[in-house]
Amino acid sequence: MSVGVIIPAAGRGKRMGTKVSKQFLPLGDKPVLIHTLMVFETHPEVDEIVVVAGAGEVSRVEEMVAQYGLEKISAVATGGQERQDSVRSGLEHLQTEWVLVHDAARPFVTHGHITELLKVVRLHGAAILAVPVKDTIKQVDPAGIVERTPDRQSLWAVQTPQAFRRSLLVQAHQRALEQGMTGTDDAMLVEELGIDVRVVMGDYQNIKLTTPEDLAIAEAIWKMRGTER
Ligand SMILES: Nc1ccn([C@@H]2O[C@H](COP(=O)(O)OP(=O)(O)OP(=O)(O)O)[C@@H](O)[C@H]2O)c(=O)n1
Ligand SMILES: C[C@](O)(CO)[C@H](O)COP(=O)(O)O
Repeated sequence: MSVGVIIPAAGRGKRMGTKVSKQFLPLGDKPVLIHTLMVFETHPEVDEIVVVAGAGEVSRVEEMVAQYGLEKISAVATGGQERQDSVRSGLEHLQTEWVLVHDAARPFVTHGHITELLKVVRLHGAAILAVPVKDTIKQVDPAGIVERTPDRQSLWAVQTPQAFRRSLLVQAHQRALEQGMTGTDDAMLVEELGIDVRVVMGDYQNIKLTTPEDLAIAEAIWKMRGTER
């Protein structure tokens, strides 16, 4: 059954603080976005990819796709104000049975994790990559006072790809739109439907480039991986 991927790449990268949006910054020998796209382009189970670009950046992304010969990319859609809007826009361009949503700003996802996620989503309908948190996490009130310390054993740092049966993801986004609900990931919207979302062990290298120090970390990971990109 067909597998499609939505790559939200329409953010401004405000926390990165660079003039160039972070997905277009160079990482080793090519832009961050191309690293990310090539992982899915080369995965044998991925049939189709939709990239979601910022308004005014669609033709730039189309040119990059052509330059690197990325044949699985069926459309470059226009993103929206929030990440959720961009994912919804991408979803309108995909009719595959299964849909993976993966941040353009996460160039280090591996084929192995994508394969494992696909196995689990085919059994359960919704699955995400995540890793156990390493730090103690505290809930803090607006005055900066600790309210509670959740048990660290139950806390996971969520990553992407997040994988869903397409019909489920469409339903989740439609309901969120109707209810005016904005989630920071797609799984949140599916959880709101009362659907169990399975967690698949990810990789601490699958970082999201977000703030400036992440660029140095990304260069180190890129160098560490050597030829196995
Ligand atoms: N309106 C948006 C916002 C984000 N994204 C994408 O969603 C992914 C994760 O979002 P984030 O890391 O928050 O990216 P930005 O929104 O660009 O970062 P910032 O919040 O610092 O501006 C990124 O690949 C980003 O390009 C998107 O497609 N559309
Ligand atoms: C989807 C995500 O990458 C899971 O950790 C994260 O929620 C994206 O958050 P952002 O603020 O849009 O980067």
